[in-house]
Amino acid sequence: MTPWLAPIVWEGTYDLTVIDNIYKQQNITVAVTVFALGKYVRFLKDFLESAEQHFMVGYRVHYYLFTDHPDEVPTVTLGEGRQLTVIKTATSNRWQEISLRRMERIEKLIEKELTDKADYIFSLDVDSKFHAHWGAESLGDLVGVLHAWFFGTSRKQFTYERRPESQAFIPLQEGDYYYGGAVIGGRLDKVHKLAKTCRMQLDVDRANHIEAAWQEESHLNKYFLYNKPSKVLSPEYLWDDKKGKPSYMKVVRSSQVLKNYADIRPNP
Ligand SMILES: CC(=O)N[C@H]1[C@@H](OP(=O)(O)OP(=O)(O)OC[C@H]2O[C@@H](n3ccc(=O)[nH]c3=O)[C@H](O)[C@@H]2O)O[C@H](CO)[C@H](O)[C@@H]1O
Ligand SMILES: [Mn+2]
Repeated sequence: MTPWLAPIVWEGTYDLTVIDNIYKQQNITVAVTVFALGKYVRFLKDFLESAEQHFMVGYRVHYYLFTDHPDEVPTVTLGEGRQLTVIKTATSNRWQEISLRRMERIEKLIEKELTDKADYIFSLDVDSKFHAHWGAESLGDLVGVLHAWFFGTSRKQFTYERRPESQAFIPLQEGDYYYGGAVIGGRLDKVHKLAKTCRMQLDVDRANHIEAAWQEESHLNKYFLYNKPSKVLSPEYLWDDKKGKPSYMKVVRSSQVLKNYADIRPNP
């Protein structure tokens, strides 16, 4: 558990049968936002195919895919009750901008589209691949993931934004965990508030000509400091294979795809 008594989800800490009985009765729909702009469309096939095998299997899932290359979206056979909507989206010549703009697009999608259409939402990085079960145990009001690189390290090593001029600023003596920007989840209203707040803070930073160290991930960490997640996913939910497989990792449910940044990003 976290110090505020939110569960940290690890293999062996939950009974999936009990959990499925809760959520199956509620007949829920899970929305997933995924962004594939520029060369990141190449990650889509593996992302979608592996999600179909492992992500929320047995539940209604609706992928909302933002891309500037609708023609290059691969045809992936989706399971029963699962669908995909492509949203044509302008790209940017800066990867930082592409990544951080996700907040306002999630905010607007929830406002314009999702009310009455989904119960929960996950925002997931497209450069990731599922390897094992990721199910209803991950659902909660507001859900974050522990970043693989900072799990078990001390607070002073967390790469929070440290300049007080930024809205994402976190002082050295504060902060619970370092959360990854690649997985955000929860109930629609909770994620809407998160996305809207981060978008507004990003706007203030932009007006002040400052960009947080890790863009929207820095703002997310600031948000979670004052709005604690109700459930925290262990690094099983977004591992980095470059770290090998330490003994505390009983299962790798999803991991980042190894990539050559110079090759795929629009700018250094
Ligand atoms: C594991 C993890 O927590 N990763 C976070 C980290 O770096 P990452 O290295 O994981 O960032 P990234 O390059 O994967 O970009 C984040 C996401 O933006 C999208 N994208 C990005 C560039 C592009 O040209 N086209 C495109 O579609 C795509 O969905 C990608 O998954 O920091 C970023 C912000 O700086 C985000 O918070 C990422 O979620
Ligand atoms: Mn990524």
